[in-house]
Amino acid sequence: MAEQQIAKTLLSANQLTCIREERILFDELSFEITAGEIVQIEGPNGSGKTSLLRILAGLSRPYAGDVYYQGEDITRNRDEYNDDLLYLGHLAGVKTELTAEENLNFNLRISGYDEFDTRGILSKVNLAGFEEALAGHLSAGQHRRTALARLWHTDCKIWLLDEPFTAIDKKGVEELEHIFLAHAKRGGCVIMTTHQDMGIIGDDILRKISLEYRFV
Ligand SMILES: Nc1ncnc2c1ncn2[C@@H]1O[C@H](COP(=O)(O)OP(=O)(O)OP(=O)(O)O)[C@@H](O)[C@H]1O
Repeated sequence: MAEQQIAKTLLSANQLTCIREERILFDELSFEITAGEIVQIEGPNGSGKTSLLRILAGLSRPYAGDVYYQGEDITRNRDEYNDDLLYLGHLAGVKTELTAEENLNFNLRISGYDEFDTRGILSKVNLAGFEEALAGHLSAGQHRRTALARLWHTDCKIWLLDEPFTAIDKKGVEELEHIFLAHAKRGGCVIMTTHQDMGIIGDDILRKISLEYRFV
């Protein structure tokens, strides 16, 4: 039983403390995330949600504490962790001077994939007809969809998503919720920040990690 529990844990945060500009955002924060979970990091503006997500992704170091992926410190198994990690920041890494299609091709190739149906994926995120449009000329929601398209072609188990619903319309939010559920069902996990309520992923499914705004 104990072994089963350990095997299912994907990500562990151990006593994380984060300090920015002499303000403690959170301290000694610990939690475990298991395969199949969809987790929302919630809290007011400036409470440290993005900072926590970046620490979980290994993009910044905590003041104290560690992050473990499948029981190993992510600073020691960096390559294995990166292979299993899909991080989408709120700027989302879309290059404005490339087309939607070129952006997706580029992002999938640097993630190590060489066979994929770019146009098919773009049509799933409602960008059919916009494949050759420069990302800089797309609407805010279409720009965001260009970044999110990667979720439709990935083997990564850990999805860390900063405000994935920003600028996305109601139907698009529902489509994203479905893909999150499918990913969780396959044994992955989704950890996201969002201020938006979801319609399909209800409180019975969603796990919340709450941060509070702390004064100095
Ligand atoms: N690299 C940094 N250097 C200095 N201060 C930072 C840095 N990153 C974040 N901060 C500060 O830490 C605080 C928390 O920022 P963070 O982006 O994590 O909050 P958030 O909860 O994601 O906010 P929001 O809901 O507005 O996106 C802010 O006051 C921010 O100015």
